[in-house]
Amino acid sequence: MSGKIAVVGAGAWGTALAASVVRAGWSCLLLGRDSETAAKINELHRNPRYLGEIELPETLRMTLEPAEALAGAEIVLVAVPAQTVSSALPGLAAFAAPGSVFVSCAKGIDRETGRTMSGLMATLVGNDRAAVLSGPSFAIDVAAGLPTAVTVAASDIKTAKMLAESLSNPVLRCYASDDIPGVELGGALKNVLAIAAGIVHGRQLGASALAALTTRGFAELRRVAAALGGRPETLVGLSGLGDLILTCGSEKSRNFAYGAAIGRGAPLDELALAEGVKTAAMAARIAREHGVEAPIIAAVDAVLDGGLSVEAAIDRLMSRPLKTET
Ligand SMILES: NC(=O)C1=CN([C@@H]2O[C@H](COP(=O)(O)OP(=O)(O)OC[C@H]3O[C@@H](n4cnc5c(N)ncnc54)[C@H](OP(=O)(O)O)[C@@H]3O)[C@@H](O)[C@H]2O)C=CC1
Ligand SMILES: O=C(CO)COP(=O)(O)O
Repeated sequence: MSGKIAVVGAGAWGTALAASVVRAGWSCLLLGRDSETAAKINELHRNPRYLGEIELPETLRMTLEPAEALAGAEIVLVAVPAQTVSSALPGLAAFAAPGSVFVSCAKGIDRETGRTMSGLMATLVGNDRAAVLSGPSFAIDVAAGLPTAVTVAASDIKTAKMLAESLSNPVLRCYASDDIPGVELGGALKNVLAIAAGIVHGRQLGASALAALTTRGFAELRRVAAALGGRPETLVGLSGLGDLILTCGSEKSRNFAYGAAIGRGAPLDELALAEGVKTAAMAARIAREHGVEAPIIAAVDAVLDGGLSVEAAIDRLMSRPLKTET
């Protein structure tokens, strides 16, 4: 590949994606806001604040200047936390090259507006230039060049295929989809369920309980995403089931780790970004508004809100009326 890709957000995911697109042969400018991180990336080829000692490609550069990052970029990967996308984006759109595609790589639902990430992008650059990348992919794995597969969605399948071809490399396999809601809601909702799984793990409720929670959580993820237009076949793919399996089974997931800390009764203040904390209330509200049964999501929301203890949540989930499974 030749040409330029800009990556917005020099945290764990933005840096990993930038390293990945350089491996795919693109020139890449990473846009961040911290000069110390920029110096480490540009001079030492590392981002110790977010990715430890992982070595980054020497040609990867970071800048603090939006105009420099976005000038001439055909693709803009947006990898800042979901709740900051609405404030970060408007200042960038003006610098974007005409026809460039904005790809949300964040997993969440905007709390201010209730919009999805692609929805926020579409308001600025139009539907045909808004896309989503999501799937089971720990930044640390992608940065280290371990084999990974994700889904890239755009409303036009031709754009999705162009992105999948552009972003794939020998260690990152991108599948194309034209189901934007299915792909992005899978990524947003699994974070809420990863917190629930972490609580089960931290409270030492056992492997059987973890399997039950993950499976019944998946049923909720499918119902809530379907209510917003996500297709069932997408939700059993990488960005739905795939990411749920990854993050409901590993303390490498910050959402799982956050839940585990709640389960153990440990302090939460110092923990890294757990997007599901912000998504839980939105997901519970969407379920209520669409009349979708989502007891696990509602329980996570109530526990995070402080209105329900973990014990009471477990009792509530276990004493629900019996029903047929499907
Ligand atoms: N980490 C992962 O494994 C994966 C993460 N994601 C998703 O990617 C998104 C970003 O996560 P991740 O990179 O891990 O988060 P990190 O906490 O590692 O990094 C967040 C980055 O965003 C920057 N940032 C924060 N607020 C703003 C703002 N208002 N304007 C501009 N930049 C801002 C931070 O800047 P500063 O350093 O200056 O504070 C930092 O560089 C999330 O939605 C997450 O769900 C998706 C797949 C994998
Ligand atoms: O989304 C991720 C992997 O696909 C990262 O998960 P966490 O945000 O829970 O760390």
